[in-house]
Amino acid sequence: MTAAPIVLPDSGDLSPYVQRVLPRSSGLFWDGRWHEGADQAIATFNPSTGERLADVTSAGSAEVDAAVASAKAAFPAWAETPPLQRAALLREAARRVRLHSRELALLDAANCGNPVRAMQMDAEIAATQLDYFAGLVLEIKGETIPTANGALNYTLREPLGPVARIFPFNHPFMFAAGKIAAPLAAGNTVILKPPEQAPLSTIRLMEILDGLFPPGVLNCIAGGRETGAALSAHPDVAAVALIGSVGAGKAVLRSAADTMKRTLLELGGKNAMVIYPDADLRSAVEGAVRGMNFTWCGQSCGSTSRLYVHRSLHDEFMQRMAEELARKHRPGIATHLDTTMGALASRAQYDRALHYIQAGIDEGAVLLTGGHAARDAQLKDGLFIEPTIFTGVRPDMRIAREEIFGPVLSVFSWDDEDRMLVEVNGTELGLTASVWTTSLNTGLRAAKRIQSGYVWVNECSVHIPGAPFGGYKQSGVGREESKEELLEFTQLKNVNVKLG
Ligand SMILES: NC(=O)C1=CN([C@@H]2O[C@H](COP(=O)(O)OP(=O)(O)OC[C@H]3O[C@@H](n4cnc5c(N)ncnc54)[C@H](O)[C@@H]3O)[C@@H](O)[C@H]2O)C=CC1
Ligand SMILES: O=Cc1ccc(S(=O)(=O)O)cc1
Repeated sequence: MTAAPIVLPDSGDLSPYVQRVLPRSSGLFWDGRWHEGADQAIATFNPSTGERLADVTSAGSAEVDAAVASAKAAFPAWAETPPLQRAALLREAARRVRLHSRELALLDAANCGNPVRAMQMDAEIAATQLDYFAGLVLEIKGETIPTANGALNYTLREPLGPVARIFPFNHPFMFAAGKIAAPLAAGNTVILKPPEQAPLSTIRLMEILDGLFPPGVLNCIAGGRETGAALSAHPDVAAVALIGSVGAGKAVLRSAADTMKRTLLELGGKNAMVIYPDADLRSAVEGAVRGMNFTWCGQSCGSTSRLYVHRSLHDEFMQRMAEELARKHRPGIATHLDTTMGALASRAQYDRALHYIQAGIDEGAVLLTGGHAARDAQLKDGLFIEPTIFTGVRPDMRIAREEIFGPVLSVFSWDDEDRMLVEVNGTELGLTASVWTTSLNTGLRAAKRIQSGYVWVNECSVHIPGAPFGGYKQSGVGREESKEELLEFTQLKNVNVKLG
């Protein structure tokens, strides 16, 4: 049985409730129990206020070894557990997530700086992913292959073993809860490694799910880059699934090479949105603001952070966009239910975004709006930056080429489609893209020519359950949020039976 959820108000400032929703446990859970770590603690903060929230135990190599050993020991029995029984446990996990969604959202808002109302959506998405993969367990199946001699030839899909799930700070809870679903559904055991900046909702998740899965099936070790690296290199970890930066993805690939482990990498983006001259202006302007994910300060791999507006619309479009942005997003304390744009997750993220804003100014881009930290006296202790739009951006500028992962949009004006598409594709990243046009032909042509793993036409930002999400080029390896994610955590066995 889980404890009853903490009741929270439907409106107003939830800051007074933060202390009540903090997890009570350490960051280390394996073999069905909590552990004390010998290694150092990580201090974790509220980016809206600078307040220290809690210290979390970080896993050193002894703790990594113990968690992996626990996941390895639990693997054979979990792999043999009937698929519908595994699915039932995942559905119960989804039920518990929904039951506690509001306190989990508050915890994330306090710990990572994203607005609490948006984080309630994250909890719902995570529960949907748990249900979705629970519904797919009977799809983990093979094929029969015709043979020349009448032999029975068939394939089986078998789980891999212990899977490490390493993820970043921008949607901590959604990743923690949603990303256990596919590997567990497929019969693998899991070790979660939450982000060092915002580990608290993952720890609370482990409290909420405590006792649900057999010991060793779901484990958690808090820690930073070293803990992630130790997991990636561990010989008994069968697969590493990382959501993170391109640099971390390369490091994981290198360490995975030694033991030939499976990798699933969801990495960065420098995603383009293209506005064609025949676009419906009102919805395109709304989409351009939404696609940048200012709600979480642009800290999203899928944000459309490069906006290509046709020259014939440019001035009117940008004026309307500045108005729409001002109407929708102003930085505010993340734990207030009216807040529509939160704080940057950490001092490093904040400094990085301000650094890129300065680079944009220095390299001659034109500041349309924002361009500095928030000046509201109520926000003085937090990591707030005004939503920022640069126009007149040239392809050679740093703000045109590098992933900022902050509330900074770079706008380009175009009139030659071929040249514009060359620029859109002129990056090593290729995660998402968004195209706005009222012509079906134009939309399909652009979708075909843009080198990204996920293309929206007259839409942006939304993730569609069941639709494969993942990157072209250096934006990643493999696909998530779909049947493909489930199959990433299986290996094919072929059996040939000579008959007669
Ligand atoms: N494609 C996608 O679905 C998403 C990608 N991201 C990407 O994540 C990045 C932002 O997060 P950051 O915290 O800056 O990323 P990061 O790569 O520094 O950290 C992400 C996670 O990986 C761990 N980590 C870091 N270095 C590692 C290593 N060498 N070995 C193993 N684990 C390691 C961290 O401890 C953290 O848990 C951005 O580049 C963003 O685009 C973020 C969200 C979604
Ligand atoms: O629905 C899943 C989902 C939503 C957003 C993101 S991100 O903001 O692009 O990281 C990832 C997954």
